[in-house]
Amino acid sequence: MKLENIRNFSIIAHVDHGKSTLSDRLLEATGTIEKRNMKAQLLDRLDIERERGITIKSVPVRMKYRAQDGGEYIMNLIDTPGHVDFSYEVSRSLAACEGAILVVDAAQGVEAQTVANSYLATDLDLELVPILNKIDLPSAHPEQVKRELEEIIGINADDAIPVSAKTGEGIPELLERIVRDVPPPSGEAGAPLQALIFDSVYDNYKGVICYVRVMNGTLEAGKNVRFMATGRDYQIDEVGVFKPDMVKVERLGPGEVGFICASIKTIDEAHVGDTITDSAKPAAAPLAGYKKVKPVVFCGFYPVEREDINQLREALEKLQINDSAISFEPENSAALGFGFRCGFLGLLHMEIAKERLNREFGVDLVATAPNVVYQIVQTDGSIIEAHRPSDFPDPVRIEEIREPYIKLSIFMPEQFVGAAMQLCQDKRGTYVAMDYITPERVRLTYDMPLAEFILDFHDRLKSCTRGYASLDYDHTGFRAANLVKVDVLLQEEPVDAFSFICHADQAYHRGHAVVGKLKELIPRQLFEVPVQAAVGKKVIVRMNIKAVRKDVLAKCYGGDITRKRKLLEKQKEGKKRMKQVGRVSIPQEAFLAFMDVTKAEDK
Ligand SMILES: Nc1nc2c(ncn2[C@@H]2O[C@H](COP(=O)(O)OP(=O)(O)OP(=O)(O)O)[C@@H](O)[C@H]2O)c(=O)[nH]1
Repeated sequence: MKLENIRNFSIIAHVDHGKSTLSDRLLEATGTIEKRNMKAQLLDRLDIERERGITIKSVPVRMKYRAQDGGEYIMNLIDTPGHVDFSYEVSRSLAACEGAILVVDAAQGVEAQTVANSYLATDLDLELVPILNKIDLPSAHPEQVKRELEEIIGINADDAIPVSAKTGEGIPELLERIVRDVPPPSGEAGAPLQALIFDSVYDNYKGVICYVRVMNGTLEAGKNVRFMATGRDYQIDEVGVFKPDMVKVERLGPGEVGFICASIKTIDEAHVGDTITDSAKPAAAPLAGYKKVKPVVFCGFYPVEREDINQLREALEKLQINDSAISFEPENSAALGFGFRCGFLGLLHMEIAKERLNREFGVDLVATAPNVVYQIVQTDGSIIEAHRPSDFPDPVRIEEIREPYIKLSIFMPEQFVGAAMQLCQDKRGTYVAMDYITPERVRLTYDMPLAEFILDFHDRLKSCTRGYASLDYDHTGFRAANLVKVDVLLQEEPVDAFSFICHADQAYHRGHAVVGKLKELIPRQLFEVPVQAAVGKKVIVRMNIKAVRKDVLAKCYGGDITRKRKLLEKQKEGKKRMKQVGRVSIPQEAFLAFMDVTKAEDK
């Protein structure tokens, strides 16, 4: 296939603006999928994607299109996710393309991810083809949305195509526009091989399957290739393309998108972003890879049944192959047994991983409350990273604690600005700016600690703006803050799973909530159990779980007072002894409820 007849593009949009529906229409219009085999959102492969109506993994697909100029074109479409947690998937897919269709819902207008994703695309020098979707809706106001595109994103939206991904209106124009506006790839078949790995999945039979975009040279079965990051060589078993099912082809030339299998066993051998080259004639340098994503939210995953720990490990290993942004390492909790500390890109990412582990791998698990990574400067000048409260050193050795910050942009109708500002203040946010996108819509910018954001910011924003706000954020590094570790003690013994980190001003409030909840949930014992919250050695909250008292006087009919007193004294002695040896058993619900308490603070 000649390079002039190839178009590689992606579709970018804010969540729910209609990317997946638009991809379905393109597949239909190009005859890639026959109408009778079509099911909605064909490219959303995972069950969770269909149910939640969101795209998580990018799926590439190859289409054939005969244009009005008579030429036959190969179009490689790479669908991308819209949620902010998955923006790393977006930039990977974009690196394999020359153009991007920017979908904007003509009824809703430009939203936070419309802006963020357009910037990702323009940073990579992609040609943007703007379209106004959902023009079948009576509430669509395409002219105003065009103005928003011009003012906020700064692109010329005069010829933005009005489309309805639902009815198919405007799809023929869009296909022609892709041929006209998206530049064909460049590259040379004779040059040393350079192919970019933009994604990978694990298959039980074939091992790791790498999704690739060939920049120069050709890939074919039997060829010996080198993965430049690891320096390891493999022989290619199979090359193919996505139609959207995987179909074997003889070779992939420059500009083409497809997959290769080479009996690769683990994901560590095939980094996403790595360059594949010819072992015999290697390229001088690898292609620019992606920026490595770093997990920012951590939580513990523990199997509900302790003996399922190996099953959980295997499931995590497989999931990581499919989603390399997840990290995990073993950890041990006195309360929950053996488990794993896992790192994610955000809360949605964490929830999805938990659900996939359960559905795809059948693992039942308990997740501990999520927390962010803290940087701790110790008195000796050294800096450590704490991924969990138990990584915190003794307070006397701490010079300074730094927490991660984000810059948050919120798009919303003007009437909700007051409520949103109040929420940002409550969440320790610092006001940065407010600008009007249109006379009715506003963009609000705040700096905010990530820890506050991950708790429940999104839910609360949704409820205080009745679902009309959209948001996006960028990590802006670490800042020192007056943070403390709050320990929870049962019978004067700290229980690791209950420790948490918070701002010093909130320590009493949150400590009180947790201790109160535990007091309710832990069943009474034969002896009195103090429940305390402490910062370092200082106890800030104390409540007692009263003992169940056996009525030792029940059998004592009559008798004088000294006899009764003696019995009571004896009981007291017994309890004292019991208190030293007795252990408080903590019911599982207490752990789960604890997570809710740390979430539902300050309401
Ligand atoms: N009326 C109308 N509804 C549409 C149109 N395009 C998409 N929708 C609906 O809008 C909703 C969201 O569409 P999706 O295609 O799932 O959106 P998406 O952008 O892929 O969403 P994510 O995968 O979560 O990023 C669905 O309920 C679609 O049926 C359109 O042209 N007209």
